[in-house]
Amino acid sequence: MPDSAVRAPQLTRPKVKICGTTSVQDAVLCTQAGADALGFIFAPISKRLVSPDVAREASLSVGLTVARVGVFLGQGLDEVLRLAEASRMSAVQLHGALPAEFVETAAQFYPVLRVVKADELSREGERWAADPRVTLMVDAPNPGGGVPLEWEALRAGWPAGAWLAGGLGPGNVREAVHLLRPSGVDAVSRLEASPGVKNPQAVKAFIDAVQGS
Ligand SMILES: O=C(O)c1ccccc1N[C@@H]1O[C@H](COP(=O)(O)O)[C@@H](O)[C@H]1O
Repeated sequence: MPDSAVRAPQLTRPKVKICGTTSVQDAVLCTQAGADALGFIFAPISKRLVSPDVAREASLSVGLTVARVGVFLGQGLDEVLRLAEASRMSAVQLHGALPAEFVETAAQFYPVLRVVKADELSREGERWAADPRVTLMVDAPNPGGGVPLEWEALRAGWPAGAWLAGGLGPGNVREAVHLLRPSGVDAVSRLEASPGVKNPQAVKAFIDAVQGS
């Protein structure tokens, strides 16, 4: 099957989400570097865990055009909605095994970035393909670990509109974008000076690489 028959080509450059924001300073830095979205991680297991107060101040410091995405793993729906509202998020990113009703209800309050593993892509792609409130993102089984996925193996079943995460950085994002044409890319590990603290040069190089892809 010709490649073009598998999916509509991604004609515009992918959106860029920089995740793991833990300070107003880094939120402003990533925004000024050209990020389309910032991730604020509320998953308790994360070494990039941010408080709602800091996330709220950062959210209100980046202006109108940057999405602020609250990242959740292992938390109940009430906690997701409470934290997203308290921190003035504009979208929620949901990890983990969740019933469709959880995602459906969250999507009644916020646009949802639904994170799936590579082997869930086909099923979840079919489930949410017709719902504009839910965007799929493929990530590694252990998010935040800086481990790239097998991009070539993902090509055949890549759903139009899906985003890509997992081990992306300035040195490999162009190749990933060329192979999969994702609608968005998301990264954290390879853009840090230390967990939760951004490396400004790496952030700028990553965004430049995507914009030049
Ligand atoms: O980064 C974390 O600590 C984290 C914890 C819990 C859920 C998601 C987390 N990060 C997400 O992981 C990917 C990218 O990670 P990497 O670039 O491979 O290190 C991204 O979606 C983050 O939102």
